[in-house]
Amino acid sequence: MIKFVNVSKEYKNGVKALVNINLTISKGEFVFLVGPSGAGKSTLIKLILKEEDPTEGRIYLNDMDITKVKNRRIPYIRRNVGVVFQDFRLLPNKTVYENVAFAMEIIGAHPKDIRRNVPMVLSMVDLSQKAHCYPHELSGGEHQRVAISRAIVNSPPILIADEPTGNLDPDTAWEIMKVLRDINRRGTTILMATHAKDIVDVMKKRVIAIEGGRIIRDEEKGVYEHELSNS
Ligand SMILES: Nc1ncnc2c1ncn2[C@@H]1O[C@H](COP(=O)(O)OP(=O)(O)OP(=O)(O)O)[C@@H](O)[C@H]1O
Repeated sequence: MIKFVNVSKEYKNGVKALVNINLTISKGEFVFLVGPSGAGKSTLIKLILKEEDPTEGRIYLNDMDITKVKNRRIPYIRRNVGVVFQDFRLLPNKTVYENVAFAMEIIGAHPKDIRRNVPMVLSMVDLSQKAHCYPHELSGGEHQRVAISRAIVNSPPILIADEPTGNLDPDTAWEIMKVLRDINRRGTTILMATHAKDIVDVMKKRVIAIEGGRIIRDEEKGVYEHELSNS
């Protein structure tokens, strides 16, 4: 589903953000990506989204080698990968419904499918009542639920979340985690970068830890940090 083979990324300023990453994430997995600030988590995500290109190595999405594809944000990636960010990134002048519908419009979806799918995903995240609200009328948790709806409305097999709970209070963060867990149970592969130790430790999912651009740990039912949990 997602495969990195000997992937390295050196930025133009000489920073080696990722060093020889080998990684396979299979269909249906829920994977936490952890590591200190500057470890390379966002860089790894940017490579999957093709917002950056690797300096060395190959990246495969399903069986497609995306390292070979030239243009950025290619439609293939848009169809296969949904993304959720810490800062939500909703369009302020569009309603909740319009924000989600927009994600379908840009891939050229049929209006009939838009009218069917948007209410369906809004109901999944319990936001049907807020469909006609604007982003400034929403709480942080509601913002993030809209962003998640937008990310999954085209039914991508992969959902990437870059610190999706970073701006939320603990209760709201757990609400969002329940939504992500439900989406994963319906078959979507999830890769989530996070600093939320409590969430990682409770969820008992696969944990990939990176530090200094290298994978230092990859465990099924892992924890955030061994050093702390053992002390
Ligand atoms: N566009 C860029 N140009 C040059 N260096 C960069 C660029 N983006 C990131 N870096 C550097 O690459 C390294 C990895 O950064 P990255 O953002 O991937 O870390 P991170 O693990 O996501 O950190 P955080 O948890 O703080 O978000 C850092 O040293 C960072 O300064």
